[in-house]
Amino acid sequence: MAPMALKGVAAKQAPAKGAYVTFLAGSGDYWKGVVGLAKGLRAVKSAYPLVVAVLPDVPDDHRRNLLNQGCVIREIEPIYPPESQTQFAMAYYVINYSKLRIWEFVEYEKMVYLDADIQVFANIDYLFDLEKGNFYAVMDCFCEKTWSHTPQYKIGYCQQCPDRVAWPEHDLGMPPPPLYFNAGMFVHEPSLTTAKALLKKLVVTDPTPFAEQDFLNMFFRDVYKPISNMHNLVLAMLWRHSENVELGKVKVVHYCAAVCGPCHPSISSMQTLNISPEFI
Ligand SMILES: O=c1ccn([C@@H]2O[C@H](COP(=O)(O)OP(=O)(O)O[C@H]3O[C@H](CO)[C@H](O)[C@H](O)[C@H]3O)[C@@H](O)[C@H]2O)c(=O)[nH]1
Ligand SMILES: O[C@H]1[C@H](O)[C@@H](O)[C@H](O)[C@@H](O)[C@H]1O
Repeated sequence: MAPMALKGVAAKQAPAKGAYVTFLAGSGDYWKGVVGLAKGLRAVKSAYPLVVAVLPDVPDDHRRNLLNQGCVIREIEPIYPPESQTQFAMAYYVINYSKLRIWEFVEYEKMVYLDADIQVFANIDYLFDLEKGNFYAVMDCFCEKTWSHTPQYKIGYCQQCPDRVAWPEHDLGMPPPPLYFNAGMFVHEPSLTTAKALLKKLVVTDPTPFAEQDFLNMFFRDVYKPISNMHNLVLAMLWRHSENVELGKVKVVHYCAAVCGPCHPSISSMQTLNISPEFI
């Protein structure tokens, strides 16, 4: 893979303690999700700003709408795998490699990344106080059809309930896969050194179906610390592992579920699920 050169963004002053960050590409409806996120963070009285990492193809009027919501707009350069290799990643996820640019935001010490199809229902500012040096995110579920390309799905193994169908270590001759997080929400520390290392590694890594999510899982494997699923409740957890969900404690919901037809559904699933209007 040949990502574009890293644009050094040196922090001129001491970095601010933290900010939320999301990623926006294209002229579709995802900007509405960012508006919802900005309103959600305001509603829960977050003390930190929301930075939007935008690709050049985000239209001016969408950017204006986000500025009007108090967002900080940061344009980033796209990161594309070579066309000859994009078939290895799911087509609609290829653009998400550009998310890696948020490690360049060194004007902040720590950031909480949230996808635009996420909504925050309670204050999570305490995540900025987590111990440094780790990568924090919520463990994913392997039970949905989006996982059908994986051995986990074919075997019926899910890290959410590792005893339901045990990993056939003996038959396969390999241990269960390492813990795997959903990359729709995570806590990271921007650093130009890490940003460079990410791009360097990406150049020698073939794209895979879940694109940057697979890549980040591989890159941060040794420093990954799972946090409670109340910080990124992937909807499928409700019907696949309801025993692992304490609904009353959920603070952040991730509307990434195929509940409304053939299109990639995230924003429309927020609408279909009738998320209360003050949050959209
Ligand atoms: O056209 C697009 C596509 C994506 N996005 C941004 O990228 C995020 C991730 O895309 P999806 O919401 O479509 O991804 P999912 O939530 O379905 O999938 C999960 O897997 C992906 C694999 O690439 C990412 O890791 C993503 O963060 C993770 O939640 C969006 O929320 C949005 O912030 C856009 O702005 N425009
Ligand atoms: O488990 C999730 C879920 O299936 C999402 O729909 C998919 O987009 C994610 O990347 C995956 O990790």
